[in-house]
Amino acid sequence: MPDNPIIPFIEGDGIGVDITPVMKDVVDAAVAKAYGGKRKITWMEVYAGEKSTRLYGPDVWLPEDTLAALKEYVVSIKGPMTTPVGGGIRSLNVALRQELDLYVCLRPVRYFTGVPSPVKQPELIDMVIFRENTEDIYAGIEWQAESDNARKVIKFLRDEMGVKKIRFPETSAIGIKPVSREGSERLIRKALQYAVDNDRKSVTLVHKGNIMKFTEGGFRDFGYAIAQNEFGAEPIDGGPWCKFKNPNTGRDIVVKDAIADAFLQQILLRPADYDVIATLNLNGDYISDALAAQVGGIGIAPGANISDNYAVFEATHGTAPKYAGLDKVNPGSLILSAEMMLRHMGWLEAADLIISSMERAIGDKQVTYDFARLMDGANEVSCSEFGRAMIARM
Ligand SMILES: NC(=O)C1=CN([C@@H]2O[C@H](COP(=O)(O)OP(=O)(O)OC[C@H]3O[C@@H](n4cnc5c(N)ncnc54)[C@H](OP(=O)(O)O)[C@@H]3O)[C@@H](O)[C@H]2O)C=CC1
Ligand SMILES: O=C(O)CCC(=O)C(=O)O
Ligand SMILES: [Mg+2]
Repeated sequence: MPDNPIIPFIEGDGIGVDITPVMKDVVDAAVAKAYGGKRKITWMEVYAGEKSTRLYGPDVWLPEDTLAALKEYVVSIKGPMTTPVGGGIRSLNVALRQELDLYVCLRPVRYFTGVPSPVKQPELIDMVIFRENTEDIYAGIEWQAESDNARKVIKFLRDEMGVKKIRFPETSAIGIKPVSREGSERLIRKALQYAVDNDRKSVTLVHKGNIMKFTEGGFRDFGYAIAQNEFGAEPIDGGPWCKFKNPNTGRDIVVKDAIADAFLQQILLRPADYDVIATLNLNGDYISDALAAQVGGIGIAPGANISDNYAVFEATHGTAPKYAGLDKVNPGSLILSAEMMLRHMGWLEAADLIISSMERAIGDKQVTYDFARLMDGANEVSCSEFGRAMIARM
């Protein structure tokens, strides 16, 4: 990583216009404070989503220029982008992950002292979600109800595959859920390696494999196999749970699994039992917002999309359209995504400054509306004021 990298950013739709400039200011301040001018980021705006259609033309949502820049500069950051429900364009966020093969969606969930939480002991929550980011029902292979294509697929399923269980064949939409061994293994391998590198206690494979036996159940089985074949895990009490010694620390890492519905209640009732999580795309989407709520909401939940070559950092939340342009929302999620980016770049001092200044701003109760409405004695500040409150505390 050079001392003066060029980092492409996508501003994002909706509240992107509010949070992205604040994120850049906070990062610039942290880098300046940490390195006294020796290191500096040059930000390069690239376009996707609604802003791209204004610049490149009405149908150009994800220009080739943008994909080329994200590849050329390797590390980048993005704001949220809108996806219409029902019809219209398919998710640009998902398209970006597929185009760059960003197969790990990494979403750490930890508690910051002072953040209002709906649970009694939010400090027990310290989980790192590895969400498979390129396949599953998110692959976007589906056909609208009553369309010729849906009818064709249903006919094929009934006539050639012996499928008798489509309850309403005349009016069913059809979606396909591809889950591969390669896709599952590469994601679970990263989760296991993360547990080794970061001295974590366990990796839980979260799935709905009792119902979707070959897709979600397959994910679980691929996970246990890779733990045993590549990390030397041995079954505990006959399996399927297993464990292996962390070669760096000598401590045990337990590999276990949980069925997704039960898992969603366990994370509320017994969060300390869970550590690193490896899961499929849709489960990971649900789990990351549910867990974020337990530590203060998606306004403060960061994330990264990572491949073997590239990394695109992004907030967990969406475009929150009702708040767009109001300078109101919490920029914390994108700022903490940038903190992950700095850590990924090895700029640890600047990353540490972001964490400490956010802790101080929250500790001083200088918080945006989402925290203020749940916090006694809070001073509600705007999105940009929160950024300034952080910078003043670096
Ligand atoms: N990666 C991405 O780019 C993502 C894009 N999206 C897209 O975003 C659009 C809107 O989705 P929607 O389901 O409304 O979800 P959003 O995440 O945009 O917003 C849901 C609610 O979460 C809260 N929230 C979100 N962001 C913040 C923030 N920064 N600070 C404080 N509170 C926040 C608000 O709660 P409250 O109302 O209680 O204040 C908001 O109404 C959709 O088109 C969706 O597809 C969604 C998720 C990820
Ligand atoms: O792409 C979208 O619009 C939604 C994506 C999403 O919810 C997520 O990445 O968590
Ligand atoms: Mg989501």
